[in-house]
Amino acid sequence: MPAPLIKICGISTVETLEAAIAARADFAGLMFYAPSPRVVSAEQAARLAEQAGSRIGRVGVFVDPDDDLLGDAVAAGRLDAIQLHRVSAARRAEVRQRFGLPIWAVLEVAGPGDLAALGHYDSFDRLIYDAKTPRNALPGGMGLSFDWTMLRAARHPGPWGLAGGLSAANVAEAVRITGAPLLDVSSGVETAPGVKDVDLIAAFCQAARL
Ligand SMILES: O=C(O)c1ccccc1NCC(=O)[C@H](O)[C@H](O)COP(=O)(O)O
Repeated sequence: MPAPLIKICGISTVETLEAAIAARADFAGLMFYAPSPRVVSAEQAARLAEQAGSRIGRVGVFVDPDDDLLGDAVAAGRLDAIQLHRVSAARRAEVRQRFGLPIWAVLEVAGPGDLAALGHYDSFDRLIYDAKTPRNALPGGMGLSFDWTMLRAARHPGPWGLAGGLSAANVAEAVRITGAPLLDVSSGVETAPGVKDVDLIAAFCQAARL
């Protein structure tokens, strides 16, 4: 099995961006959702994109965004992909058409019933399975996980990835159970919400490739 791709989500500083690159992460997630403690401004995104150059892919993370936000973020962060939370298939298709970038869709999972919709899932280029969060909480970045064994029987409708509650301590087990081709982590490499840690980033990337 090839080593999984790794996305470190919610990068907001040059120091942690460099840590992700040094650890050979494949993608840095840039958060464009104001309520998130990881949100970046267009100016920060531009600075991070300038620093990164072509050394790491950049995925913009959005919750039900409008076209103005998407346009500003795509340009400032020189994004390679757009991750959409809580967006319909029709809107995903529209965003893909308008911006010409790969769309990463997020399927929120709490129980087996959430996987029943898989057969009808379309208009995406990668599907991220993430843990469903409580009502009124952020739709991601909460350190919550779901029962990974549910994915064993899943018929993935395309390229996919696993998110939700991953850390250096459990990522090898997550890969063993699911065979995930991409791993997405945020709070598991932080010391506090929004505060990424260079050592935790390195440890996560190392553990993910064991
Ligand atoms: O991380 C956030 O603050 C966030 C806010 C709103 C929507 C999505 C968000 N994160 C999306 C991600 O891709 C996270 O990496 C994913 O939810 C996993 O987070 P965690 O469980 O903390 O590793």
